[in-house]
Amino acid sequence: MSHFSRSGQAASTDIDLALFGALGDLAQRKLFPALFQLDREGLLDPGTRLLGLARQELDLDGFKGRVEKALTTYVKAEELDRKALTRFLARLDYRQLDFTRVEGYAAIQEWRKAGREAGQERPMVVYLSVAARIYGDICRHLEASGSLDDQSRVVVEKPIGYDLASSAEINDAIGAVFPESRVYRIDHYLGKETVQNLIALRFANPLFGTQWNQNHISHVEITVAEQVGIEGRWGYFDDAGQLRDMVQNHLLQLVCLIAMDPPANLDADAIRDEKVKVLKALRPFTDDMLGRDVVRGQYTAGTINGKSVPGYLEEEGANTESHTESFVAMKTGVENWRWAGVPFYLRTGKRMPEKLSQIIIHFRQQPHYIFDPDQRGLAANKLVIRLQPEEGIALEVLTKDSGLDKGMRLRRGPLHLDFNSAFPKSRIPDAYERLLLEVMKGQQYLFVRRDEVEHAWQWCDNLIAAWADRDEPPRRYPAGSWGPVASIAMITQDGRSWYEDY
Ligand SMILES: NC(=O)C1=CN([C@@H]2O[C@H](COP(=O)(O)OP(=O)(O)OC[C@H]3O[C@@H](n4cnc5c(N)ncnc54)[C@H](OP(=O)(O)O)[C@@H]3O)[C@@H](O)[C@H]2O)C=CC1
Ligand SMILES: O=C1O[C@H](COP(=O)(O)O)[C@@H](O)[C@H](O)[C@H]1O
Repeated sequence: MSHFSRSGQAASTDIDLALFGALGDLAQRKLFPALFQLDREGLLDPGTRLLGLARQELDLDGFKGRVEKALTTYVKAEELDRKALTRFLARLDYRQLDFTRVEGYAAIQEWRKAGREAGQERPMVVYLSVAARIYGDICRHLEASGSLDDQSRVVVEKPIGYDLASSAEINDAIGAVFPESRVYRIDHYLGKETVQNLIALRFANPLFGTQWNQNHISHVEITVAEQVGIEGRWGYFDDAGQLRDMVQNHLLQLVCLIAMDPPANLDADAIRDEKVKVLKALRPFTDDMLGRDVVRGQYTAGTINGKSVPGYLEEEGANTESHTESFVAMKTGVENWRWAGVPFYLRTGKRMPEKLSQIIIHFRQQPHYIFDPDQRGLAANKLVIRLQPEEGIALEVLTKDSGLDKGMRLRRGPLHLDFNSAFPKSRIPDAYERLLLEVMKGQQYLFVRRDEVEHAWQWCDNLIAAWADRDEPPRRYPAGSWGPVASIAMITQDGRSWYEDY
């Protein structure tokens, strides 16, 4: 089923989930905790079974022990109730497998057969929590071993490839086995509650629907700041850099959701068609824009929360010559009627002072201003959409400052919707919970279609090629700062600044 359930009613989650890379970082830190939470919330069908696949030789008790340890580490103690844990662990099975060799794949068939013999016929979801370079091998071996049927779905992680060419090769290999309607490409930002709320905010509220264009919006700002550094992932990150790791996927998806035209309905392809139009309309970078509109940075040693942290080139496993960027800021635009002349300022970096992801929609000023000239700088509404750490939406409005002696002084204040305090009873689920649930239900609207990935790569490839021609080292910024000074200058040259209040 590809249709979004408007009522939120559950489609069936009765599936067999085969998880490749079940002992890896993502599986242990995110996927098992998310699956456990779904089970705890009563959202997993009683019949749903989970098969862990990895290289290590482990018996089932050993595997369950590893999963329990991961849950104890990554799920809040008060949420780890024993009854739910016992039920969850009972769903697990484990097989050792070298994913690149077809020989062992019969084990998956046997696991499926055992389910069928118990009278349980259900679709299989194959989750590839491994490096993308072996997605093709796994898909081929699954097919060759007869493990798949015409209901089987595959979930793949980002990044898909390193550039357009490598991504096309990987997508071809997946597509040779799974039709696009059964491929679920994860971008975990699409599973974040506030990101989904963008769709509700924009398309359910006439207030915003009428204002959402270049007549009313002066500029858009997106910041995705991370406090963490490379976290032992030097090998992967140094080949990628922040543009490939964060902009190609997460930030461009946010741009799409902000900039897209209203879809005709909430079907996956209606939404994805509109996102693709945005990606096609992104302004490409030309050489003369590089010095002015793009800043690459790399952190040096510094202090975060009073603790010293090493520079990028001193991280574990570092190559001291590396010019890979851990920060990027850019000014771009969406070249269409809705957004003509509206700059989109994006910045994302590692080792910043705090973890903070937010989108600011800056509305234009009134055409004629009648208040205190000294307060003119205040005079524009802003919509602040906070993705993390807390999720919420605030509309900055101007009101009269209260008090007899204030005259018609203006005061800026938020009309605030903090999801945690507005809806205190509802726990905000982790992005992976939402995404896993949608895969199980067979709903694709939160997943990235092949042409989205490829248009995003095309745009990034163009920038990467221009960088390569220039061959300039990234600018340095101390860990614990908001990036190179040049990234501040990039926006102030337009008479604007990065948003700081909330
Ligand atoms: N970790 C994260 O936060 C994020 C990860 N991702 C993506 O998720 C995917 C998984 O990442 P991550 O969990 O970090 O990676 P890991 O390397 O931690 O996990 C991969 C797992 O797969 C196993 N594996 C690899 N090759 C084989 C093979 N040939 N046969 C059997 N087992 C194999 C590894 O075993 P062994 O250890 O024995 O090699 C390891 O347990 C990647 O595509 C990554 O880009 C995306 C966003 C964030
Ligand atoms: O995909 C990735 O995302 C994380 C940041 O995710 P968040 O949900 O914590 O904002 C990033 O650290 C990692 O490098 C990247 O691969």
